[in-house]
Amino acid sequence: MHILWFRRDLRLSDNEIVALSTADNTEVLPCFIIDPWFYQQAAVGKARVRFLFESLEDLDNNLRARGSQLYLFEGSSVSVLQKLTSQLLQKGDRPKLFFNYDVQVQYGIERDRQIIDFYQQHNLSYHQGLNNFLQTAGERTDGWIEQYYNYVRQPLHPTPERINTPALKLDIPQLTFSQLKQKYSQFWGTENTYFKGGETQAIGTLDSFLDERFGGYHWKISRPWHTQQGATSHLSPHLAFGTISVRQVYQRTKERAAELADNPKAQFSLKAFRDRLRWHDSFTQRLYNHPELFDTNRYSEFDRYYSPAELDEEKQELFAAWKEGQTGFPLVDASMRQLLAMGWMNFRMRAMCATFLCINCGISWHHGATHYIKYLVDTDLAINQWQWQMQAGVTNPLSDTFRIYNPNKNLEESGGDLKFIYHWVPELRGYSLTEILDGAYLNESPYPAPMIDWAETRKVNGKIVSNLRKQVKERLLAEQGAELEQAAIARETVKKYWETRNKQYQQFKQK
Ligand SMILES: Cc1cc2nc3c(=O)[nH]c(=O)nc-3n(C[C@H](O)[C@H](O)[C@H](O)COP(=O)(O)OP(=O)(O)OC[C@H]3O[C@@H](n4cnc5c(N)ncnc54)[C@H](O)[C@@H]3O)c2cc1C
Repeated sequence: MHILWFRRDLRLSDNEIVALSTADNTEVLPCFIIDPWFYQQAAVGKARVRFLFESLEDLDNNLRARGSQLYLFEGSSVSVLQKLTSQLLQKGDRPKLFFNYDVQVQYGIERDRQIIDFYQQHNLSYHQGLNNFLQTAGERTDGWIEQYYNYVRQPLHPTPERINTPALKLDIPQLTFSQLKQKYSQFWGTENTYFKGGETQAIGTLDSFLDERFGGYHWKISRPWHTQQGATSHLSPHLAFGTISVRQVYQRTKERAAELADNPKAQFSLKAFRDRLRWHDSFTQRLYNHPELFDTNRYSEFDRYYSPAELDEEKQELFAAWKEGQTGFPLVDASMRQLLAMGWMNFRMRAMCATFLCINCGISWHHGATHYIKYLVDTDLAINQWQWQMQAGVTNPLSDTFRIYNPNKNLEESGGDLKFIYHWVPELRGYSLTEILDGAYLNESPYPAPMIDWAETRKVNGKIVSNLRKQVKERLLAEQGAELEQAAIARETVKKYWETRNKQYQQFKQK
């Protein structure tokens, strides 16, 4: 008997462990473990859990269409798998466990280690597959990019037509889907769901992006209203839960680009999109090699400035206003309200709200990252934590500058985004862009006045972060060690990306 343990790889297509465990009509027990520990965490967002449950239900439907089903167990993953394996052993079976690498921190790493230990102690086989591209041996090596492209260009793993799952009586706490809905009703009861989970939905989302929505991706990507309407793929929750693989998305995008070979705009947009798929796996690789980055500053010089310590009263007030979208900066507030309602923001708004919190409000990235984890449907610890460190100015210390977004300037430059403001900040409806920027609504509308002086906080706190970056740079240069090498590679990678991208943009404009 093969045990097929799903985690954040909730699909049947292009899934290594599905293809391997079901080959030759071997008996397979597909399962997912509802671990109550997880659902008690303060940072577990409702929209995200609902997305997960929908994905499980869709997976169960797709398995049933192939003569199988998803066993939903409940309990700690380690004890459920130990019990399951022991019961199969008692029945005279020697089960083999199939599970994909799931890039996690503490709890997940320890969970997988204990399960592997258990299998080794009982002399049983297990197979760990790749959910997306990952170098699993040692530190990330130089050839990462070539290996990534090798992987995403290889043929997809086949999807089984039939799956041989016998009816089994097991003495392990199990849930049906209706019990799951009842027991975890606080998650199912979520209103306003903008993203629906499941492999079927993921394929539909990719189809609609490539058929209708991707036009102008490269310039609409930073515009909050366009992106809310679907100018970017909206695949992030699907990639986070593995209801579709990066490789499937990459290959379908390449096919679409081939169909549109004589359309330079489409080529440029689709290339920009494919680059981001690579970033997804590249961030995963970083957390896999350095799980400590989840809550530790990349450079210890920042420890005295950025820490998860409790906020003082004044900062707590700023933090609460930021979370609720009440800062008095319309673009920040619209975005933060969008996060609470939709569980999603575009890249630029995530970055802008992050710098606003870390630099202008002087609040550590740890706090902001936890708020995002709670509310994003697409929470991906690998991307989220590193992006927060980046936006806080912690990373890439060899570069002399780091970006601090100016929310009002951003709004001014993209006049069309007024729709975004009116949608999420109805208090400002009826005011023109100039009136909003001039604060004509103050004393007339319930919308609050700016809670901080943006220019002053940028100057004061920006200087603190700049000085810390200088200290890191000086230390790295003095040490001349591996850290300097890594920082130099990071700087070169970013520089090269933007040079190539700008070159491609110029070529595309001339066509
Ligand atoms: C502070 C901060 C936190 C973030 N947290 C997350 C997170 O928890 N989960 C998450 O998926 N993305 C995160 N991002 C990256 C990015 O904002 C989202 O991936 C993107 O907005 C998702 O929308 P989309 O699927 O329509 O993206 P598209 O533009 O259609 O991109 C396609 C896919 O590429 C990947 N991708 C896109 N941008 C990036 C990026 N900058 N870095 C790495 N991968 C990228 C994502 O998987 C995305 O789904 C964060 C960005 C910032 C600045």
